[in-house]
Amino acid sequence: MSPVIRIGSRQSRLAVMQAEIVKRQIERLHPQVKAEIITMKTTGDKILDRSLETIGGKGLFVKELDRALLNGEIDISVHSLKDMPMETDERLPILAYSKREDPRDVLIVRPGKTEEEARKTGAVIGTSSRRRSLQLKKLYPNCVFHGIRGNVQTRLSKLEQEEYSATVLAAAGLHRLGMHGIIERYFEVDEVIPAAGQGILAVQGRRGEVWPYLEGLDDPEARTAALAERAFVKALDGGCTSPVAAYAQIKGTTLKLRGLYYEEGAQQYIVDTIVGEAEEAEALGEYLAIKMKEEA
Ligand SMILES: NCc1[nH]cc(CCC(=O)O)c1CC(=O)O
Repeated sequence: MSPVIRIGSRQSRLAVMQAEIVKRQIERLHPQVKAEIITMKTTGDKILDRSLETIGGKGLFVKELDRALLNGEIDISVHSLKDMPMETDERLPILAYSKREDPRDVLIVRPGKTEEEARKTGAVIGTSSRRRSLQLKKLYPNCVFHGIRGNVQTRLSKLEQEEYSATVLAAAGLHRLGMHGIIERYFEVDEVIPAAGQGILAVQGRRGEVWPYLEGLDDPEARTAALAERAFVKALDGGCTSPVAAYAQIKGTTLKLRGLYYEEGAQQYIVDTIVGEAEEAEALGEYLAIKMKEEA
């Protein structure tokens, strides 16, 4: 008898591609196992005319899948780690972190345009992420920033139909969709610090269940980076609407974490870096957050 693993995913093309990456890995590592993908629409996918902050934040992308896990309708769920709230349901731990895709943000310009045209005075860059717009203002001081929501496909069609000259997306998503070709520019990780977890997939499951088919799936380097970045964000605020960014690089046993913290009072952000033992990933994240709050 070959066990069938049910993988829950959001319905967007990117989400399904990501679930398929995990499905293929499981089937390659454990050839006796069959995996099937079950998709569902989440509240975050249904409401597109309001900003995420006003409708309840990142949790809206995981709530329905969490419920399906708890009900036993699915066995695991796959999420972009960057879309997962810092506080996850205690009964539903992250069991594995995928090897990290390119963590950088990228610029996509209106078809037929160049970066030069897209950055002209008054040009509109579409992004709903304050993490992105705050950092991009330094690179494109003459542009204005307007919100744009929806999945990757929706945003790209808005770019063609509406008055945006460019938009900014995660390289990881575009790479997974095979859309390298539309990328106009990659921002280095210190030009635009990525969101915590960007480029990493999280495999979530029920606490206490042992899943032999998940063996070999976890990437220790991605896990370590994820722990440092998410500990930083968690220690910075409970509020979750302030812009934050965190990116950890691991070399051997050393971890370097760069964090961005926005001071609501001063209306500006600060960036700082910490270097330490990779084994201490979470403590380093917390320490950097405390240090930056004191500096602010
Ligand atoms: N918020 C949507 C989202 N969540 C994860 C990714 C990209 C994939 C990843 O970061 O792993 C994207 C699209 C984007 O920001 O361009």
